[in-house]
Amino acid sequence: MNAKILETENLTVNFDGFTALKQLNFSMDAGELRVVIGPNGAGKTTFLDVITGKVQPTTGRVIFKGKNLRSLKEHQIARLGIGRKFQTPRIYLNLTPLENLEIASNPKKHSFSTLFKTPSTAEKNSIKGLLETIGLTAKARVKSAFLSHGEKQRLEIGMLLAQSPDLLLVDEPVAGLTDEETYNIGELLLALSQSHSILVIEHDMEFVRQIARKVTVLHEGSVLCEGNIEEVQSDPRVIEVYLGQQKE
Ligand SMILES: Nc1ncnc2c1ncn2[C@@H]1O[C@H](COP(=O)(O)OP(=O)(O)OP(=O)(O)O)[C@@H](O)[C@H]1O
Repeated sequence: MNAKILETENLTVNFDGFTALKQLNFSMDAGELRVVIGPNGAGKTTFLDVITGKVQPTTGRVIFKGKNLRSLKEHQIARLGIGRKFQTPRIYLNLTPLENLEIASNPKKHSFSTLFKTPSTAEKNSIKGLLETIGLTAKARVKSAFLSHGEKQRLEIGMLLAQSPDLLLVDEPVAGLTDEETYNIGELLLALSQSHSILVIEHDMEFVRQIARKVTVLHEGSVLCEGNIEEVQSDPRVIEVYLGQQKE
């Protein structure tokens, strides 16, 4: 039994001579909530891109649940159980949260006929549960275009959950959110971490302090250091490359 949900070995990504990831070694246990931070250009987004198959590694490998992901396509990796939440919510604005979740829960959602299928009782219950989890029960039947930015973010997290991924990748979930919405997203991720493996990329240090267990700091495509938030924040290398930069 492999207790690691995600590992990378000497992962390197070159873009036309520019090295975005450099011999990156990373590992994360099943059930862990991991936060990855790092200054602009550290390689955080490329890291997610290479895990999800959007970008292929130049050398090295990504191992998910013990399986090498090399040469798998994005949809195959998603089907293996990796769900990604992008920075900007990708929800259907003209549909309600309830309808968005129904579509996300339907494994045959791309088939035209199933778009009009009535959900079963079990599906309805699980969608009801999801709406409660993401705090949108009261707005279940409101057009999603009228949701706040934070509510849209929570809805998209709900849509990811509807696909029951083993690993959730969450890219800067609180960019542009109010303090209250940021706090709500933090509480949601903490609640989800009881039953999911979650990797969050984030810039907002207040938010990182709210949710962080173990933090990985990326710098110039490699791991600079890892530890709990206090260890990371007091590491002189981190202060120099990242936190020092923010204080200016
Ligand atoms: N397709 C690409 N072609 C060339 N260079 C790229 C490409 N994608 C990313 N890069 C470069 O790789 C480096 C790492 O970018 P990446 O977006 O992964 O960093 P990041 O840590 O997510 O930064 P930010 O916090 O600003 O989003 C940057 O210097 C970026 O310009």
